[in-house]
Amino acid sequence: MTTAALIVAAGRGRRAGGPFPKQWREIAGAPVAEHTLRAFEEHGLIGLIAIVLHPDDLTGGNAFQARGIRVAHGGADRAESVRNGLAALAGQGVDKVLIHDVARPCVTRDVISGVIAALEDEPGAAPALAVTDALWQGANGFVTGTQDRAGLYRAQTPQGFHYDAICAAHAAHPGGAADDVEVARAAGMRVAIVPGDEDNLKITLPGDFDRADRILRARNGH
Ligand SMILES: Nc1ccn([C@@H]2O[C@H](COP(=O)(O)OP(=O)(O)OP(=O)(O)O)[C@@H](O)[C@H]2O)c(=O)n1
Ligand SMILES: C[C@](O)(CO)[C@H](O)COP(=O)(O)O
Repeated sequence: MTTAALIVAAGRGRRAGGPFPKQWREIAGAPVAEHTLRAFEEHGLIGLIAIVLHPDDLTGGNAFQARGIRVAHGGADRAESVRNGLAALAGQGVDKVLIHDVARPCVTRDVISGVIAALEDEPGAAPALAVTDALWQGANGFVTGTQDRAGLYRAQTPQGFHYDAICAAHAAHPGGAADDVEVARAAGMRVAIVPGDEDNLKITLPGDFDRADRILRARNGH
């Protein structure tokens, strides 16, 4: 049986700005998507990779296919892109799948390993970091209240699942989920929390490119 990685890369990166989507912008000597793919290609326990591309980006799909990566068409939202990617993995002997944002190029080997290890015992597992800062509510530039931080986590990807179970969960979900953990839980699946990493940021806003660039250059000794 095979553990697959499903990289969702069909977003437009509107919050990050720039002339083209954030996954194609270069940091630390390569496009964001390339760093993300390499993290999974170089992990010895990942047997198959699929990437989901926006229809405007599909011409770039041939180069991915040439290196053995399956290519799926992006959907109108993240969940639809995930469903298309899961379908592209059907019939390939996949029993576990790690669903990862292309916009998290600094994912570490340890985070990937932690998710895979937890899937030996649980149907779902995902990395997260406990919230350590105090939390406030605010309005119009002033603090209006405080929020208990106990038991709160910052979610990351890759979010890993037993393949058949997450396919069924996505097929049954009405839509609007923030991530695949929400979809899985709606279907009654248990999802274990495994250690995330501060470096596993999602490039979301313009300033995130520099931070990811610094992390990757430091890791590669530049
Ligand atoms: N229709 C969509 C929307 C998002 N994604 C992917 O889901 C992840 C979610 O991260 P996010 O920061 O929300 O990405 P974008 O949708 O690209 O960003 P924005 O919301 O700023 O436009 C990204 O890897 C993105 O490429 C996708 O595959 N298909
Ligand atoms: C899947 C995710 O990365 C978990 O942190 C996140 O939900 C992606 O989308 P968002 O729009 O930035 O919340």
